[in-house]
Amino acid sequence: MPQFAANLSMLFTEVPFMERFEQARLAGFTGVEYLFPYEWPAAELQQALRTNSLTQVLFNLPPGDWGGGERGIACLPDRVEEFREGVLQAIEYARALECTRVNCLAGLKPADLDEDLAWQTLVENVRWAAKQLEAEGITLCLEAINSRVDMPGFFLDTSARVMRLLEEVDMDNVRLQYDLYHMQIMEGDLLRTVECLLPWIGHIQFADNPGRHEPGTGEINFSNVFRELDNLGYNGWLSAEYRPATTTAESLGWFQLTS
Ligand SMILES: O=C(O)[C@H](O)C(=O)CO
Ligand SMILES: [Mg+2]
Repeated sequence: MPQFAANLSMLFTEVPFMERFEQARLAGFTGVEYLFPYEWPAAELQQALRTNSLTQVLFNLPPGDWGGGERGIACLPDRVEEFREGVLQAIEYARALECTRVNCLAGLKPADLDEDLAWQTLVENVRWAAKQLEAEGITLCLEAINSRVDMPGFFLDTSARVMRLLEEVDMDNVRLQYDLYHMQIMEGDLLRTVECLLPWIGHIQFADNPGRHEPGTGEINFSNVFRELDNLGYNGWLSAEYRPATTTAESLGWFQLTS
């Protein structure tokens, strides 16, 4: 059975961020991820991981002005220098947190930005980042995010687009981050897609749809999905990246589907 991680940006938000590590451990998680580590000293995060015997599974590269609505800068030609600085900052944190996987958010493509120029910028940025990360033994994930509900304009919004990018970049440490929630919205056909793309999948996240709440609140058959991922031999992390419908404690019934 794959290992389960808690996304601390969405789960356990009933308590302050630094207290969520302990809550994750008490709930039975062995790994954690969250959007960004950069506002906390790496040593503090490292301590929280160690105290709770948790693995830092993933975090995102700096995304630009998140509060101002940016969702990554990797496809933006006028932000290449900032992108590279962000990669170096992420490496510092990944080293301290012993994290072997980071996610690159491609960004929202402005309507007036030429598609080919955005694509070329993304390819070159990903290649540059992957080279820096390769030397550290870190995998660079690229997530396809739905552009129908949550992020209109997100540049990588299907698994096919991420696969095209992976082919062009052609580096062993660049992988697809497959989020079952986003892909249910954009594509459906979850299990067949995972089966086809398994060798290129570096990380999986989940939430039910619609609503982005816990398994059992929507249309995805999670007992089949978890069982099938196991049958397919997926041995990576499965991260719970959902907004609890009520409280986090009440949302964790899906754990029973995994034993
Ligand atoms: O929203 C998601 O699915 C992500 O995984 C993320 O990290 C950025 O929003
Ligand atoms: Mg996700």
